[in-house]
Amino acid sequence: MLEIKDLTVEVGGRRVLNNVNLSVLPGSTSVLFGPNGSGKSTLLSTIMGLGNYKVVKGQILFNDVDITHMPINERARLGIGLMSQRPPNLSGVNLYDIIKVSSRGKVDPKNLASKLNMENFLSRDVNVGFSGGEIKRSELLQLAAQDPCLFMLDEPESGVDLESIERVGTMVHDLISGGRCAGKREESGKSALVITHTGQILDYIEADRGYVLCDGTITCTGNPRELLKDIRTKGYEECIKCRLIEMN
Ligand SMILES: Nc1ncnc2c1ncn2[C@@H]1O[C@H](COP(=O)(O)OP(=O)(O)OP(=O)(O)O)[C@@H](O)[C@H]1O
Repeated sequence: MLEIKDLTVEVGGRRVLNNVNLSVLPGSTSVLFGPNGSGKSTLLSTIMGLGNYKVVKGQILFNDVDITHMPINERARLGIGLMSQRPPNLSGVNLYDIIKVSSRGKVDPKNLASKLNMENFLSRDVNVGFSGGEIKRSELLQLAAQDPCLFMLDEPESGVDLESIERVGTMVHDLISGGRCAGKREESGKSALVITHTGQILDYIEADRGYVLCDGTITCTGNPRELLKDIRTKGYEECIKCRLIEMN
């Protein structure tokens, strides 16, 4: 479904990603780990096509289509969706309307919002004055309304309180595992690329492959739960060793 080949990206004139190779197969979930500032959000933003991210080398393929330089709206139309870590405030656009528009009128905003206890936020402008956890839930509602084929989730559990985490995790699980993708890949299930520091979201989703990004480079791949265990017990250093072992 998604294939990243030798991707090198600059942000603000600084090289942030170096020769990144990564793939997410149809119907599967990949997890991205890595220390603060290693380039995880940059990778997701570049795949989505957000501004300021300059691809200086490499390719992004989505269902065999080269989307490397495609505008963001076309990527969304192809079925790519992002739950961003720091989305903008949308003054003048309320949550009800954005859910209606994102779902092309197919979703009842009240019904959807009730799943994350967000009914009282529907009349408010998107993200304006929302707390960190409220922004996460609002972003997830918008993504659920869009219902993409590839769900990119940037730390979906961070800042979410312990009671809401159950709701968020359940919704993420249902979104990824439910239904089929529209379009020419109808036979394929939905896929996800998820960033997590704590791994809490792994209690709710089945993850197939994990990647560790250190200083803009993929240093390790493997079973996500085992990678998380190694990171917890030995730190990210171990991942760099892992790459050296693979290279020798
Ligand atoms: N517009 C920008 N101008 C300059 N540097 C930037 C810009 N955007 C991102 N960076 C830098 O790129 C690096 C990677 O940032 P990114 O947000 O991708 O990291 P991350 O791995 O997602 O970190 P975290 O785990 O803290 O969320 C950071 O050092 C950041 O300061």
